[in-house]
Amino acid sequence: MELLCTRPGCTRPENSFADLDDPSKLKTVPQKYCTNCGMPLILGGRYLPSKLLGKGGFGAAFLAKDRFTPTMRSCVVKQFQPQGNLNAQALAIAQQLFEREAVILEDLGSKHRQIPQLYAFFPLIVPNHLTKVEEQFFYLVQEFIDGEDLETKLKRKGIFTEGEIIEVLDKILWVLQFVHDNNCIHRDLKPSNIMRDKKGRLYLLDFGAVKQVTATVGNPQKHSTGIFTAGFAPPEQMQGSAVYPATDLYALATTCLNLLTGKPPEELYDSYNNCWNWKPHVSNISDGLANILDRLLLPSPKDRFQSASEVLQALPSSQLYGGSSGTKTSIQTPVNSTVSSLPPTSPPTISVPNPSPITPSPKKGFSSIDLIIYSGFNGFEAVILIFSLKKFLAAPGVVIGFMIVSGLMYLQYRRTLDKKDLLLIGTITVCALMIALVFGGLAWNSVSFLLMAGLVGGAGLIAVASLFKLIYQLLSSIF
Ligand SMILES: Nc1ncnc2c1ncn2[C@@H]1O[C@H](COP(=O)(O)OP(=O)(O)OP(=O)(O)O)[C@@H](O)[C@H]1O
Repeated sequence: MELLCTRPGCTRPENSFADLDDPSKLKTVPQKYCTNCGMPLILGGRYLPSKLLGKGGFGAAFLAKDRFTPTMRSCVVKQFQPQGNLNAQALAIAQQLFEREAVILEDLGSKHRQIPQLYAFFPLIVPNHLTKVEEQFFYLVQEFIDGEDLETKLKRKGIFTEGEIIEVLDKILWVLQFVHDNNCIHRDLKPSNIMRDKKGRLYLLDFGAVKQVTATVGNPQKHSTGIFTAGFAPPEQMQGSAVYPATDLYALATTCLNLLTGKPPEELYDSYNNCWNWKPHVSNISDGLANILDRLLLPSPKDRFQSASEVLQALPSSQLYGGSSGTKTSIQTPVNSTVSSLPPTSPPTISVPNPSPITPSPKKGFSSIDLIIYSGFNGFEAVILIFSLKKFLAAPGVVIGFMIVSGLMYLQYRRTLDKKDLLLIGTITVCALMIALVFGGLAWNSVSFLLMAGLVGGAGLIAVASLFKLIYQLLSSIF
Protein backbone atom coordinates (compact mmCIF):
# COMPACT_ATOMS: atom_id res chain seq x y z
CA MET A 1 0.00 0.00 0.00
CA GLU A 2 1.18 3.52 -0.85
CA LEU A 3 1.18 6.22 1.83
CA LEU A 4 1.82 9.85 1.01
CA CYS A 5 4.04 12.01 3.20
CA THR A 6 2.23 15.24 4.11
CA ARG A 7 5.30 17.25 5.10
CA PRO A 8 5.38 20.35 2.90
CA GLY A 9 8.43 20.23 0.66
CA CYS A 10 9.23 16.53 1.17
CA THR A 11 11.13 15.59 -1.98
CA ARG A 12 10.09 11.89 -2.06
CA PRO A 13 6.60 11.78 -0.51
CA GLU A 14 5.54 8.39 -1.96
CA ASN A 15 6.13 5.52 0.49
CA SER A 16 5.28 1.90 -0.26
CA PHE A 17 4.56 -0.72 2.47
CA ALA A 18 3.84 -4.28 1.40
CA ASP A 19 2.66 -5.32 4.90
CA LEU A 20 -0.18 -2.79 4.75
CA ASP A 21 -1.77 -4.69 1.84
CA ASP A 22 -3.16 -7.08 4.46
CA PRO A 23 -6.34 -5.39 5.80
CA SER A 24 -6.15 -7.08 9.22
CA LYS A 25 -2.58 -5.77 9.75
CA LEU A 26 -3.57 -2.37 8.50
CA LYS A 27 -5.88 -1.86 11.49
CA THR A 28 -3.25 -2.67 14.10
CA VAL A 29 0.11 -1.77 12.63
CA PRO A 30 2.07 0.84 14.63
CA GLN A 31 3.01 4.22 13.18
CA LYS A 32 4.91 4.31 9.87
CA TYR A 33 7.42 7.05 8.99
CA CYS A 34 8.42 8.67 5.72
CA THR A 35 11.58 6.97 4.46
CA ASN A 36 12.76 10.32 3.11
CA CYS A 37 12.06 12.83 5.92
CA GLY A 38 10.86 10.85 8.92
CA MET A 39 7.38 12.45 9.01
CA PRO A 40 4.70 10.26 10.67
CA LEU A 41 2.50 8.92 7.86
CA ILE A 42 -0.54 7.54 9.68
CA LEU A 43 -2.05 10.85 10.73
CA GLY A 44 -3.47 10.93 14.22
CA GLY A 45 -2.62 7.20 14.23
CA ARG A 46 -5.71 6.69 12.09
CA TYR A 47 -5.81 8.39 8.67
CA LEU A 48 -3.84 7.04 5.70
CA PRO A 49 -3.23 9.72 3.03
CA SER A 50 -2.90 8.28 -0.47
CA LYS A 51 -3.37 11.10 -2.98
CA LEU A 52 -2.87 14.86 -3.16
CA LEU A 53 -6.22 16.45 -4.14
CA GLY A 54 -4.95 19.98 -4.45
CA LYS A 55 -3.31 22.90 -2.78
CA GLY A 56 -5.41 25.87 -1.72
CA GLY A 57 -4.57 29.23 -0.19
CA PHE A 58 -4.13 27.79 3.31
CA GLY A 59 -3.06 24.24 2.82
CA ALA A 60 -3.02 21.00 0.94
CA ALA A 61 -5.89 18.54 0.72
CA PHE A 62 -5.29 14.77 0.60
CA LEU A 63 -7.56 11.86 -0.12
CA ALA A 64 -7.17 9.41 2.74
CA LYS A 65 -8.65 6.26 4.28
CA ASP A 66 -9.88 5.97 7.85
CA ARG A 67 -8.44 2.68 9.09
CA PHE A 68 -10.71 2.59 12.12
CA THR A 69 -13.94 2.27 10.14
CA PRO A 70 -15.18 -1.14 8.94
CA THR A 71 -15.24 -0.06 5.30
CA MET A 72 -11.98 1.94 5.44
CA ARG A 73 -14.08 4.99 4.68
CA SER A 74 -12.56 7.58 2.34
CA CYS A 75 -12.08 11.06 3.77
CA VAL A 76 -10.35 14.32 2.96
CA VAL A 77 -7.45 15.38 5.15
CA LYS A 78 -6.67 19.07 4.93
CA GLN A 79 -3.35 20.25 6.23
CA PHE A 80 -2.73 23.79 7.30
CA GLN A 81 0.17 24.96 5.19
CA PRO A 82 0.03 28.66 4.28
CA GLN A 83 1.69 29.70 1.02
CA GLY A 84 4.32 32.41 0.68
CA ASN A 85 6.25 34.37 3.27
CA LEU A 86 3.65 35.33 5.86
CA ASN A 87 4.56 37.51 8.79
CA ALA A 88 3.61 36.44 12.31
CA GLN A 89 0.32 38.36 12.24
CA ALA A 90 -0.74 36.98 8.85
CA LEU A 91 0.21 33.48 10.00
CA ALA A 92 -1.92 33.86 13.11
CA ILE A 93 -4.91 34.99 10.98
CA ALA A 94 -4.38 32.07 8.60
CA GLN A 95 -4.26 29.64 11.51
CA GLN A 96 -7.40 31.20 12.98
CA LEU A 97 -9.20 30.74 9.65
CA PHE A 98 -8.22 27.11 9.47
CA GLU A 99 -9.40 26.49 13.01
CA ARG A 100 -12.57 28.39 12.21
CA GLU A 101 -13.22 26.04 9.29
CA ALA A 102 -13.06 23.19 11.80
CA VAL A 103 -15.46 24.85 14.23
CA ILE A 104 -17.92 25.82 11.49
CA LEU A 105 -17.78 22.42 9.82
CA GLU A 106 -18.35 20.65 13.11
CA ASP A 107 -21.47 22.68 13.68
CA LEU A 108 -22.93 23.14 10.19
CA GLY A 109 -21.74 19.83 8.70
CA SER A 110 -23.55 17.88 11.41
CA LYS A 111 -26.81 19.69 10.69
CA HIS A 112 -26.96 19.90 6.90
CA ARG A 113 -26.21 17.11 4.49
CA GLN A 114 -25.04 19.44 1.71
CA ILE A 115 -22.09 20.51 3.87
CA PRO A 116 -19.26 17.98 4.43
CA GLN A 117 -19.11 16.56 7.94
CA LEU A 118 -16.12 17.12 10.18
CA TYR A 119 -14.55 13.86 11.35
CA ALA A 120 -11.50 15.12 13.25
CA PHE A 121 -9.30 18.11 13.92
CA PHE A 122 -5.89 17.70 15.56
CA PRO A 123 -2.38 19.14 15.67
CA LEU A 124 0.82 17.26 14.97
CA ILE A 125 4.16 18.36 16.42
CA VAL A 126 7.25 16.91 14.72
CA PRO A 127 10.89 17.91 14.51
CA ASN A 128 12.01 19.44 11.23
CA HIS A 129 14.13 16.75 9.56
CA LEU A 130 16.87 19.25 8.65
CA THR A 131 16.97 21.77 11.51
CA LYS A 132 15.55 19.46 14.22
CA VAL A 133 13.48 22.39 15.48
CA GLU A 134 9.92 21.39 16.33
CA GLU A 135 7.22 22.24 13.75
CA GLN A 136 3.50 22.25 14.30
CA PHE A 137 0.94 21.15 11.70
CA PHE A 138 -2.85 21.13 11.91
CA TYR A 139 -5.03 18.54 10.24
CA LEU A 140 -8.72 18.71 9.57
CA VAL A 141 -10.45 15.53 8.44
CA GLN A 142 -13.78 15.79 6.67
CA GLU A 143 -16.27 13.79 4.64
CA PHE A 144 -15.03 12.97 1.14
CA ILE A 145 -17.54 14.04 -1.50
CA ASP A 146 -17.09 11.65 -4.39
CA GLY A 147 -17.93 13.81 -7.36
CA GLU A 148 -16.83 16.72 -9.45
CA ASP A 149 -16.67 20.42 -8.61
CA LEU A 150 -18.48 22.80 -10.97
CA GLU A 151 -15.26 24.38 -12.25
CA THR A 152 -14.08 20.95 -13.40
CA LYS A 153 -17.51 20.17 -14.84
CA LEU A 154 -17.46 23.45 -16.79
CA LYS A 155 -14.06 22.57 -18.27
CA ARG A 156 -15.16 19.03 -19.12
CA LYS A 157 -18.67 19.58 -20.39
CA GLY A 158 -18.82 23.21 -21.45
CA ILE A 159 -21.22 25.96 -20.48
CA PHE A 160 -24.32 25.33 -18.38
CA THR A 161 -27.86 25.68 -19.74
CA GLU A 162 -30.43 27.94 -18.08
CA GLY A 163 -32.10 24.86 -16.58
CA GLU A 164 -28.82 23.69 -15.08
CA ILE A 165 -28.17 27.14 -13.61
CA ILE A 166 -31.62 27.23 -12.03
CA GLU A 167 -30.97 23.82 -10.56
CA VAL A 168 -27.63 24.99 -9.11
CA LEU A 169 -29.30 28.08 -7.65
CA ASP A 170 -32.19 26.09 -6.30
CA LYS A 171 -29.94 23.59 -4.52
CA ILE A 172 -27.27 25.98 -3.26
CA LEU A 173 -29.65 28.72 -2.09
CA TRP A 174 -31.17 26.34 0.47
CA VAL A 175 -27.70 25.64 1.89
CA LEU A 176 -26.84 29.33 1.88
CA GLN A 177 -30.03 30.21 3.73
CA PHE A 178 -29.09 27.60 6.30
CA VAL A 179 -25.53 29.01 6.60
CA HIS A 180 -26.87 32.56 6.97
CA ASP A 181 -29.49 31.47 9.50
CA ASN A 182 -26.56 30.21 11.53
CA ASN A 183 -24.96 33.65 11.52
CA CYS A 184 -22.24 32.70 9.06
CA ILE A 185 -21.24 34.18 5.73
CA HIS A 186 -19.30 31.86 3.43
CA ARG A 187 -17.37 34.64 1.60
CA ASP A 188 -15.67 32.43 -0.99
CA LEU A 189 -18.42 31.11 -3.22
CA LYS A 190 -17.16 30.08 -6.65
CA PRO A 191 -17.56 27.09 -8.99
CA SER A 192 -14.61 25.19 -7.48
CA ASN A 193 -16.25 25.36 -4.05
CA ILE A 194 -19.47 23.70 -5.21
CA MET A 195 -19.16 19.94 -5.53
CA ARG A 196 -21.68 17.66 -7.24
CA ASP A 197 -21.70 14.05 -6.07
CA LYS A 198 -22.59 11.07 -8.23
CA LYS A 199 -26.27 11.24 -7.22
CA GLY A 200 -26.49 14.87 -8.33
CA ARG A 201 -26.48 16.39 -4.84
CA LEU A 202 -24.62 19.68 -4.60
CA TYR A 203 -22.33 20.42 -1.66
CA LEU A 204 -20.89 23.68 -0.44
CA LEU A 205 -17.18 23.32 0.32
CA ASP A 206 -14.37 25.32 1.81
CA PHE A 207 -15.53 27.08 4.93
CA GLY A 208 -12.02 28.38 5.61
CA ALA A 209 -13.05 31.91 4.74
CA VAL A 210 -16.37 31.75 6.50
CA LYS A 211 -17.18 34.76 8.58
CA GLN A 212 -19.15 34.48 11.75
CA VAL A 213 -21.63 37.31 11.97
CA THR A 214 -21.74 38.35 15.57
CA ALA A 215 -24.08 41.24 15.00
CA THR A 216 -27.27 41.90 13.13
CA VAL A 217 -27.36 43.43 9.67
CA GLY A 218 -27.79 46.83 11.26
CA ASN A 219 -24.52 46.41 13.11
CA PRO A 220 -22.33 44.20 11.00
CA GLN A 221 -18.72 43.35 11.64
CA LYS A 222 -16.73 46.20 10.31
CA HIS A 223 -13.69 44.57 8.81
CA SER A 224 -13.50 41.76 6.38
CA THR A 225 -10.21 39.83 6.62
CA GLY A 226 -9.66 39.87 2.89
CA ILE A 227 -10.25 36.20 2.07
CA PHE A 228 -12.07 36.00 -1.25
CA THR A 229 -11.55 35.20 -4.89
CA ALA A 230 -11.17 38.28 -7.07
CA GLY A 231 -13.74 38.43 -9.85
CA PHE A 232 -16.34 36.50 -7.88
CA ALA A 233 -16.41 38.74 -4.79
CA PRO A 234 -18.59 41.88 -4.59
CA PRO A 235 -17.32 45.46 -4.15
CA GLU A 236 -17.88 45.59 -0.37
CA GLN A 237 -15.66 42.54 0.09
CA MET A 238 -12.95 43.78 -2.28
CA GLN A 239 -12.85 47.03 -0.28
CA GLY A 240 -12.46 45.11 2.99
CA SER A 241 -15.77 46.48 4.31
CA ALA A 242 -18.57 44.72 6.17
CA VAL A 243 -20.03 41.58 4.63
CA TYR A 244 -23.66 40.46 4.56
CA PRO A 245 -25.77 37.54 3.31
CA ALA A 246 -26.10 39.61 0.11
CA THR A 247 -22.29 39.33 -0.24
CA ASP A 248 -22.61 35.56 -0.75
CA LEU A 249 -25.60 36.11 -3.07
CA TYR A 250 -23.48 38.35 -5.31
CA ALA A 251 -20.74 35.70 -5.47
CA LEU A 252 -23.37 33.08 -6.30
CA ALA A 253 -24.52 35.28 -9.20
CA THR A 254 -20.94 35.73 -10.52
CA THR A 255 -20.56 31.96 -10.21
CA CYS A 256 -23.68 31.56 -12.40
CA LEU A 257 -22.30 34.03 -14.97
CA ASN A 258 -19.07 32.03 -15.14
CA LEU A 259 -21.01 28.78 -15.62
CA LEU A 260 -23.38 30.31 -18.20
CA THR A 261 -20.62 31.85 -20.32
CA GLY A 262 -17.47 29.87 -19.54
CA LYS A 263 -15.72 33.23 -19.08
CA PRO A 264 -14.14 34.60 -15.90
CA PRO A 265 -16.40 37.26 -14.33
CA GLU A 266 -13.83 40.03 -15.01
CA GLU A 267 -14.39 39.57 -18.76
CA LEU A 268 -18.13 40.18 -18.34
CA TYR A 269 -17.71 43.50 -16.56
CA ASP A 270 -17.69 46.76 -18.51
CA SER A 271 -15.22 48.78 -16.47
CA TYR A 272 -15.61 51.82 -18.74
CA ASN A 273 -19.31 52.16 -17.94
CA ASN A 274 -18.84 50.59 -14.53
CA CYS A 275 -21.55 47.96 -14.98
CA TRP A 276 -22.03 44.29 -15.80
CA ASN A 277 -22.36 43.47 -19.47
CA TRP A 278 -22.88 39.73 -19.48
CA LYS A 279 -26.02 39.34 -21.61
CA PRO A 280 -24.30 39.57 -25.04
CA HIS A 281 -22.29 36.49 -23.98
CA VAL A 282 -25.38 34.36 -23.29
CA SER A 283 -27.43 33.24 -26.26
CA ASN A 284 -30.68 32.20 -24.62
CA ILE A 285 -31.86 33.22 -21.19
CA SER A 286 -35.30 34.11 -19.86
CA ASP A 287 -36.03 37.60 -18.55
CA GLY A 288 -36.99 36.03 -15.21
CA LEU A 289 -33.54 34.57 -14.57
CA ALA A 290 -31.70 37.52 -16.16
CA ASN A 291 -33.53 39.94 -13.84
CA ILE A 292 -32.71 37.84 -10.79
CA LEU A 293 -29.01 37.75 -11.72
CA ASP A 294 -28.98 41.49 -12.46
CA ARG A 295 -30.46 42.27 -9.09
CA LEU A 296 -28.00 39.98 -7.30
CA LEU A 297 -25.16 41.81 -9.06
CA LEU A 298 -26.11 45.32 -7.97
CA PRO A 299 -23.12 47.12 -6.47
CA SER A 300 -24.82 48.10 -3.25
CA PRO A 301 -25.75 45.16 -0.94
CA LYS A 302 -28.93 46.96 0.15
CA ASP A 303 -30.31 46.90 -3.42
CA ARG A 304 -29.76 43.16 -3.88
CA PHE A 305 -32.08 40.42 -2.67
CA GLN A 306 -31.62 40.39 1.09
CA SER A 307 -31.78 36.65 1.65
CA ALA A 308 -31.42 33.36 -0.15
CA SER A 309 -35.10 32.68 0.63
CA GLU A 310 -36.10 35.82 -1.26
CA VAL A 311 -34.19 34.62 -4.32
CA LEU A 312 -35.75 31.18 -4.04
CA GLN A 313 -39.19 32.75 -4.10
CA ALA A 314 -38.37 34.63 -7.28
CA LEU A 315 -36.66 31.66 -8.96
CA PRO A 316 -38.42 29.91 -11.87
CA SER A 317 -38.92 26.20 -11.20
CA SER A 318 -36.09 24.07 -12.57
CA GLN A 319 -38.74 21.53 -13.61
CA LEU A 320 -39.79 23.96 -16.33
CA TYR A 321 -36.36 23.41 -17.82
CA GLY A 322 -36.27 19.65 -17.30
CA GLY A 323 -33.94 20.15 -14.32
CA SER A 324 -32.60 16.88 -12.99
CA SER A 325 -33.03 17.86 -9.36
CA GLY A 326 -34.01 14.66 -7.63
CA THR A 327 -34.98 16.59 -4.51
CA LYS A 328 -37.07 19.21 -6.22
CA THR A 329 -40.40 17.55 -6.53
CA SER A 330 -42.28 20.43 -5.02
CA ILE A 331 -41.67 23.86 -3.55
CA GLN A 332 -41.98 25.01 0.05
CA THR A 333 -42.46 28.65 0.88
CA PRO A 334 -39.01 29.54 2.11
CA VAL A 335 -39.90 32.73 3.95
CA ASN A 336 -38.26 33.11 7.37
CA SER A 337 -36.82 29.63 7.31
CA THR A 338 -34.69 29.18 10.40
CA VAL A 339 -32.37 26.46 11.54
CA SER A 340 -34.98 24.98 13.77
CA SER A 341 -37.46 24.82 10.91
CA LEU A 342 -35.08 22.73 8.81
CA PRO A 343 -34.81 18.99 9.15
CA PRO A 344 -31.55 18.23 10.96
CA THR A 345 -29.50 16.61 8.24
CA SER A 346 -31.45 17.15 5.08
CA PRO A 347 -31.89 20.09 2.79
CA PRO A 348 -35.36 21.56 3.08
CA THR A 349 -37.84 19.76 0.88
CA ILE A 350 -40.21 21.68 -1.27
CA SER A 351 -43.95 21.07 -1.02
CA VAL A 352 -46.16 23.06 -3.41
CA PRO A 353 -45.25 23.36 -7.08
CA ASN A 354 -44.80 26.94 -8.14
CA PRO A 355 -44.29 26.84 -11.88
CA SER A 356 -44.90 30.51 -12.52
CA PRO A 357 -41.66 32.46 -12.48
CA ILE A 358 -41.95 35.73 -10.60
CA THR A 359 -40.16 38.57 -12.32
CA PRO A 360 -38.91 41.01 -9.72
CA SER A 361 -38.52 44.67 -10.52
CA PRO A 362 -34.87 45.25 -9.82
CA LYS A 363 -33.38 48.68 -9.31
CA LYS A 364 -30.34 48.20 -11.48
CA GLY A 365 -27.85 50.92 -12.40
CA PHE A 366 -28.62 53.37 -15.21
CA SER A 367 -26.31 53.28 -18.25
CA SER A 368 -25.39 56.50 -20.10
CA ILE A 369 -28.01 55.77 -22.80
CA ASP A 370 -30.66 55.19 -20.11
CA LEU A 371 -29.69 58.52 -18.55
CA ILE A 372 -30.19 60.38 -21.86
CA ILE A 373 -33.52 58.69 -22.60
CA TYR A 374 -34.93 59.08 -19.10
CA SER A 375 -33.84 62.71 -18.66
CA GLY A 376 -35.06 63.66 -22.16
CA PHE A 377 -38.45 62.10 -21.43
CA ASN A 378 -38.77 63.72 -18.00
CA GLY A 379 -37.79 67.18 -19.25
CA PHE A 380 -40.24 66.89 -22.15
CA GLU A 381 -43.11 65.63 -20.00
CA ALA A 382 -42.47 68.11 -17.17
CA VAL A 383 -42.60 71.15 -19.43
CA ILE A 384 -45.67 70.02 -21.40
CA LEU A 385 -47.64 68.82 -18.37
CA ILE A 386 -46.88 71.81 -16.15
CA PHE A 387 -47.54 74.41 -18.88
CA SER A 388 -50.74 72.82 -20.15
CA LEU A 389 -52.17 72.08 -16.68
CA LYS A 390 -51.35 75.65 -15.66
CA LYS A 391 -53.26 76.88 -18.67
CA PHE A 392 -56.38 74.93 -17.67
CA LEU A 393 -56.16 74.90 -13.84
CA ALA A 394 -53.95 77.95 -13.03
CA ALA A 395 -51.60 77.55 -9.97
CA PRO A 396 -52.95 74.15 -8.74
CA GLY A 397 -52.22 72.84 -12.24
CA VAL A 398 -48.49 73.47 -11.66
CA VAL A 399 -48.54 71.45 -8.41
CA ILE A 400 -50.46 68.60 -10.05
CA GLY A 401 -48.00 68.65 -12.98
CA PHE A 402 -45.02 68.39 -10.58
CA MET A 403 -46.68 65.53 -8.72
CA ILE A 404 -47.37 63.57 -11.91
CA VAL A 405 -43.81 64.02 -13.15
CA SER A 406 -42.37 63.03 -9.74
CA GLY A 407 -44.55 59.91 -9.80
CA LEU A 408 -43.30 59.04 -13.28
CA MET A 409 -39.69 59.52 -12.17
CA TYR A 410 -40.19 57.25 -9.17
CA LEU A 411 -41.66 54.53 -11.40
CA GLN A 412 -38.62 54.83 -13.69
CA TYR A 413 -36.28 54.55 -10.71
CA ARG A 414 -38.14 51.41 -9.59
CA ARG A 415 -37.88 50.16 -13.18
CA THR A 416 -41.66 49.68 -13.21
CA LEU A 417 -41.73 51.78 -16.38
CA ASP A 418 -39.32 50.70 -19.07
CA LYS A 419 -38.35 52.51 -22.26
CA LYS A 420 -41.34 51.14 -24.21
CA ASP A 421 -43.70 52.57 -21.57
CA LEU A 422 -41.99 55.96 -21.84
CA LEU A 423 -42.47 55.97 -25.61
CA LEU A 424 -46.15 55.15 -25.10
CA ILE A 425 -46.64 57.88 -22.47
CA GLY A 426 -44.83 60.44 -24.68
CA THR A 427 -47.06 59.48 -27.64
CA ILE A 428 -50.19 59.77 -25.49
CA THR A 429 -49.07 63.24 -24.36
CA VAL A 430 -48.59 64.44 -27.94
CA CYS A 431 -51.95 62.89 -28.99
CA ALA A 432 -53.67 64.64 -26.06
CA LEU A 433 -52.24 67.95 -27.29
CA MET A 434 -53.54 67.26 -30.80
CA ILE A 435 -56.98 66.38 -29.43
CA ALA A 436 -56.96 69.63 -27.42
CA LEU A 437 -55.98 71.44 -30.62
CA VAL A 438 -58.77 69.94 -32.70
CA PHE A 439 -61.59 69.59 -30.15
CA GLY A 440 -60.59 71.72 -27.13
CA GLY A 441 -60.11 75.02 -28.90
CA LEU A 442 -56.39 75.14 -28.13
CA ALA A 443 -54.63 77.43 -30.61
CA TRP A 444 -52.01 75.93 -32.97
CA ASN A 445 -49.55 78.55 -31.67
CA SER A 446 -49.94 77.23 -28.12
CA VAL A 447 -49.53 73.61 -29.24
CA SER A 448 -46.41 74.30 -31.26
CA PHE A 449 -45.05 76.43 -28.37
CA LEU A 450 -45.69 73.57 -25.92
CA LEU A 451 -44.01 71.01 -28.22
CA MET A 452 -40.98 73.24 -28.75
CA ALA A 453 -40.76 74.01 -25.02
CA GLY A 454 -41.03 70.26 -24.29
CA LEU A 455 -38.11 69.50 -26.61
CA VAL A 456 -36.05 72.30 -25.06
CA GLY A 457 -36.98 71.01 -21.57
CA GLY A 458 -35.88 67.49 -22.56
CA ALA A 459 -32.58 68.71 -24.00
CA GLY A 460 -32.01 70.90 -20.92
CA LEU A 461 -32.55 68.02 -18.50
CA ILE A 462 -30.23 65.76 -20.53
CA ALA A 463 -27.54 68.45 -20.27
CA VAL A 464 -28.05 68.90 -16.51
CA ALA A 465 -28.11 65.14 -15.82
CA SER A 466 -24.97 64.56 -17.93
CA LEU A 467 -23.19 67.36 -16.09
CA PHE A 468 -24.10 65.81 -12.73
CA LYS A 469 -22.93 62.41 -13.94
CA LEU A 470 -19.60 63.90 -15.06
CA ILE A 471 -19.10 65.63 -11.72
CA TYR A 472 -20.00 62.41 -9.90
CA GLN A 473 -17.51 60.38 -12.00
CA LEU A 474 -14.82 63.00 -11.44
CA LEU A 475 -15.36 62.99 -7.68
CA SER A 476 -15.42 59.16 -7.53
CA SER A 477 -12.15 58.95 -9.47
CA ILE A 478 -10.56 61.44 -7.04
CA PHE A 479 -11.84 59.78 -3.84
N1 LIG B 1 -14.83 17.44 1.12
C1 LIG B 1 -14.24 17.30 -0.06
N2 LIG B 1 -14.54 16.23 -0.84
C2 LIG B 1 -13.92 16.07 -2.04
N3 LIG B 1 -12.99 16.91 -2.53
C3 LIG B 1 -12.66 17.98 -1.79
C4 LIG B 1 -13.27 18.24 -0.53
N4 LIG B 1 -12.73 19.38 -0.01
C5 LIG B 1 -11.85 19.82 -0.93
N5 LIG B 1 -11.81 18.99 -2.00
C6 LIG B 1 -10.97 19.14 -3.20
O1 LIG B 1 -9.62 19.27 -2.78
C7 LIG B 1 -8.95 20.24 -3.56
C8 LIG B 1 -8.28 21.28 -2.66
O2 LIG B 1 -9.28 21.91 -1.87
P1 LIG B 1 -8.99 23.18 -0.96
O3 LIG B 1 -10.28 23.58 -0.32
O4 LIG B 1 -7.85 22.87 -0.06
O5 LIG B 1 -8.48 24.29 -1.95
P2 LIG B 1 -9.21 25.07 -3.15
O6 LIG B 1 -10.69 25.17 -2.90
O7 LIG B 1 -8.80 24.42 -4.44
O8 LIG B 1 -8.52 26.48 -3.09
P3 LIG B 1 -8.89 27.75 -2.18
O9 LIG B 1 -8.81 27.32 -0.75
O10 LIG B 1 -7.84 28.72 -2.55
O11 LIG B 1 -10.28 28.15 -2.58
C9 LIG B 1 -9.98 20.84 -4.50
O12 LIG B 1 -9.85 20.24 -5.76
C10 LIG B 1 -11.30 20.44 -3.92
O13 LIG B 1 -12.27 20.21 -4.91
